Amino acid sequence: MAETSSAAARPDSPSTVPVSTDTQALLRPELTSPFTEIDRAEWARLADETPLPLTEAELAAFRGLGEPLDMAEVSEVYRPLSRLINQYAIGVREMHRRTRGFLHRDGEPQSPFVIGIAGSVAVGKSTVARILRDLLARWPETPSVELITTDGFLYPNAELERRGIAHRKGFPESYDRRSLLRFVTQVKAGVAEVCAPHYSHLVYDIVPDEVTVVRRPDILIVEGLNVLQPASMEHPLAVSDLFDFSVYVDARTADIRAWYRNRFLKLRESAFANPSSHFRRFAALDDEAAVAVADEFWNNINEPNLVENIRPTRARATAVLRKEADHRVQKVLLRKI
Ligand SMILES: Nc1ncnc2c1ncn2[C@@H]1O[C@H](COP(=O)(O)OP(=O)(O)O)[C@@H](O)[C@H]1O
Ligand SMILES: CC(C)(COP(=O)(O)O)[C@@H](O)C(=O)NCCC(=O)O
Repeated sequence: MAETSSAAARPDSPSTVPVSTDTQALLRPELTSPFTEIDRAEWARLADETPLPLTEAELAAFRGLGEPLDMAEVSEVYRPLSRLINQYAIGVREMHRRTRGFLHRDGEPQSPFVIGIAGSVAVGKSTVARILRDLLARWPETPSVELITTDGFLYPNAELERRGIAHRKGFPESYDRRSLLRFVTQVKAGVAEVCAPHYSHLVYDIVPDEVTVVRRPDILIVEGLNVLQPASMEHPLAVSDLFDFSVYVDARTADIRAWYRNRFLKLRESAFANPSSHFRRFAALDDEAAVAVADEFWNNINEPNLVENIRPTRARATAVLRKEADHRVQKVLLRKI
């Protein structure tokens, strides 16, 4: 006859057994974390012997507004990262080749290696994405690297208004996730030309007649706030399911808030001063008034999105780059293999 006694009736049931020393050892954070932590000095030593033939002008082209990116940062942080991703790309390509051989489909097109880059508004994702695009294209196995940003898949402002979510630009529901998924699926399937819509920060909307065309790259980088969101009942396949490698750009909330504020002050003198800018009304604000507007955007949109949607996806990344207040990466967290 089956035993029916409850757990409470059994003094040796799993919930009442004292934690043994062995089990306690298993609960140590370094054993339970999915990441291996590598500090900057150790990470920098992993840089390959390969030269870094970057010019000052190229470096300037990577730099986002307000980011003090220098040669040391590229060399010590991004060079080892590009080498590691290169190793992943070679490994995945070999695995695909073997799979095609197994299926007797050797003639089928090579699928690109897809990288996701996630993180908050103003954390510096675009800079990381531009550096990686350049450095990865220097490896002989992957000369063609394309970069797209997910803002092109935001619903146009009129559609956001129709849905009543105009104040939630950047939140997961403000994107046409099916179109983004279709786009990456087509690139992965080797379709000759795939078009991504274009978003303009200047006009703060999708530009109807402009597209980014992606033509069978070796590597596709997909950069955006929410690219690491997991699948859900409503969206059973997420774009993150198609990534071969992903990077989460991380920093303290207080630091990112300060970066956002400083960038807003700088944009006031540059982009906002353009008569076509959606934000031109902010160009004439004095510092105090501009900071108040930036803080309002930050407090009502960008910080809630970071806390509720973006940061919870950090643990899903292959690598986390942890930036300090001076924008420098001081720690790299790498997913344990
Ligand atoms: N209102 C704006 N006008 C012009 N450019 C902007 C504006 N807001 C952001 N940008 C630029 O858009 C790019 C993406 O910004 P963002 O989404 O905050 O990502 P990140 O700072 O992580 O790269 C950055 O290069 C930034 O300088
Ligand atoms: C366009 C963005 C949603 C970022 O899109 P992404 O390419 O990361 O998907 C963001 O940069 C933005 O403009 N957010 C609106 C709130 C604000 O301007 O601060």
